[in-house]
Formats: sequence, C-alpha cells, structure tokens
Amino acid sequence: MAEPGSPTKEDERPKFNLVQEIASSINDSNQVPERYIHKNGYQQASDSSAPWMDQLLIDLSLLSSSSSPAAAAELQKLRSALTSWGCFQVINHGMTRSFLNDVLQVCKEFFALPLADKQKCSGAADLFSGYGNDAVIAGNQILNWNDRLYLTLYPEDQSKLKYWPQKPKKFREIVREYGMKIKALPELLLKAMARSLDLEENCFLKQHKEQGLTARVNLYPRCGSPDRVLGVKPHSDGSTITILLQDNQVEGLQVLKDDQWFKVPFIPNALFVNAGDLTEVMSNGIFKSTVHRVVTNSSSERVSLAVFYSSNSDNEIGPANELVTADRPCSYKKVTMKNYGKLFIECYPRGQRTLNALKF
Ligand SMILES: O=C(O)CCC(=O)C(=O)O
Ligand SMILES: [Fe+2]
Repeated sequence: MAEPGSPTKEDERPKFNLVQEIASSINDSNQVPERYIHKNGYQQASDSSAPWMDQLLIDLSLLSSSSSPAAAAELQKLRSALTSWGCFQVINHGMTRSFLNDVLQVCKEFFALPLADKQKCSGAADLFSGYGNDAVIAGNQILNWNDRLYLTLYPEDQSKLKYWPQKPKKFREIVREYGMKIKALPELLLKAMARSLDLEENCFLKQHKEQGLTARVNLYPRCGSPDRVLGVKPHSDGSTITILLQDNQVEGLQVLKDDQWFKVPFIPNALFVNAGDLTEVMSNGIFKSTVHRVVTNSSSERVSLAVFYSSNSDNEIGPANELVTADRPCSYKKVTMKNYGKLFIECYPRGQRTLNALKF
C-alpha cells in the first residue's frame, strides 16, 4: 500500500478494533464482524506455480553482471516479467536464509507482544506511521483482516523512532540491518529496468531526487471465514518498487493477470518484487503495476514485511520523455508523492485504482 498521504487528525477518523484483538475474542466464524465480509466471496486463484519457477524467477547476480549472454537473457526476462505480470521473485540478492528468518522472527515476536506493548508504537495520529490497521482510511469500505506496523527506513532523519518497537529487544537492530541490506536493491533494479528498455540506466532513478524507503510489517490473524474475508483487498502499490519478504510457513499473496488470480508461492531465499504505480507512470504504461491481494486462512496467522521504494513527497514523477512517442502518446499525468497520497485516500476506500486518476 505505502502511500505517504497527508496525515489525518486522530479524532477525525472512525475508530475500529485491531484485527488481532477481534480474532482472539471470537471462536466461531459467524462472529466475524460484517464489515470484514465480502458477501459474495471472491474469485478463486489458479494453483499453477509454473511461471514462478521459470519466467518469473530473476537471478540478481546476473542482472548486475556486465554484458554476457546470460546477463542479456536475464535482462530480457526482467523486461518480459514486468511487461506481462509487473512482478517476479528475485534470488541471489546477497542475504542469507537465516538472516531473512531472523527478520521474520522479530516481526512475529512483535505482534505476539501484549497489546499495551504494541500500542506504545501506535500510529494513531498518522495514517502511514506506526502500529495500527487500515480501517482508519474511512468510507464504507469492506475492511482488511490485517494489522500493521509502518516504519520509515530512509531518509533516516525521518524515521521517527517513537514508532520503532523497543521490544522484542533485537527488533530495531535487525530491521535496520534489513533496511541497510535492501537499500541497494531497488536502485539496482531500476537501472536494470531502464537498460532492459534500451534506455540510459539512470533514466528512472534520476526522477527520485531523494529516495524514500518505508517498511510495512503485516500481520494476518487466523480467520474463521477465509472464503469471505481478505487480508488485504485488491490494490496496487503507491510505490515505484515494492520488495516483499513473505512468511516462510504460510502463503497468502496472489497477483492478478488477465483477470485471473495466481497464488505466489513461497520460494526459500527469494524476495517477491512488484512494480508499483510510479513505475507504470514512468514507463508510460510499458511496465505494469501489479494488482495483488492477500487471502486469509483459518489455521495459521501470517506475517510479511513489505518495503516500499519511492521518492520524497514534493518530487514530481512522470513518464520518461524517451518513452513518449507518436506511437505511444503520454498516457499519465505527472504526480508528486504528496498528491498521489491524497488521491489514494480518495480512491482506495471506494475500491478504485489511484492509477486511473492519473491517466489521460
Ligand atoms: O502480505 C503480503 O503478502 C502483501 C502485502 C501488501 O500487498 C502490502 O503491504 O502492500
Ligand atoms: Fe501491496
């Protein structure tokens, strides 16, 4: 989601319970509150994991290597993944499996703390900071079965330490380290994405004057009515690139392609990457911003850590000049992150895509 919108005052927003609290207080599926129920259920996903093992599995070490036939083939694979799916999984990113497991572990431990401890990081006065849930975006929307913790990783001087948990003890250290390690990845990918379109490699990167990295730690509690409740409703991200560390036990993420939903399998040591709305804008529609959702399940809770890469809030992002041609006229308006955030707050509760508001 990752939309740095204008903060809303706490008392102007409706109050809802945290999903984790609701989940632990009910033991019967009939008790799931109506505001979380999609009355007609939702379209089931295909089980096929074939594309993830081949066309959507990108080897980062090849992308960053210089011109060899294997590197050229990987670049072509990246282009094809982003034009047809808008997402892929990346391997050989330099982080060990045990480190990634440590990151997931501190995230799980945070959500397992007593409510009072978690509430010390409450982001009540700020829509995109701290502990809370998405129920506060207002409107008559069906709500997400999810609680989250938003943290700013970069720029560091905006990281607002009050939202960073002091428990579990290792949380800050490990999540910071993850931020430091992940920082180079979106830049590397943006360069490769430009090269894959035969553009100068800084073409996309240079639009991000001051880069921002925001983390969203997601918790999806067990849900007694998984066929009618979504962890996160279909959306595309308000980022340039999102990098997702998925739960290593429980799947739930699904992506939409050609009106069909596909499950995203957990691949050990891989990170899921999706293009966000700003990549679709910058590439003038060549790369797709993936629509995705998270389903719930009745047996296990699930944790994920999404890191959103975007620009600072006053900087304008627009279609790259090189990609606006007579055959491909400019299809998107330029937008600042600040204005994108405002549009998101209007569109998301109505089930509309923010990206459509940017189309000519
Ligand atoms: O939990 C996931 O797998 C995806 C979360 C997501 O889409 C988001 O935080 O924007
Ligand atoms: Fe998302």
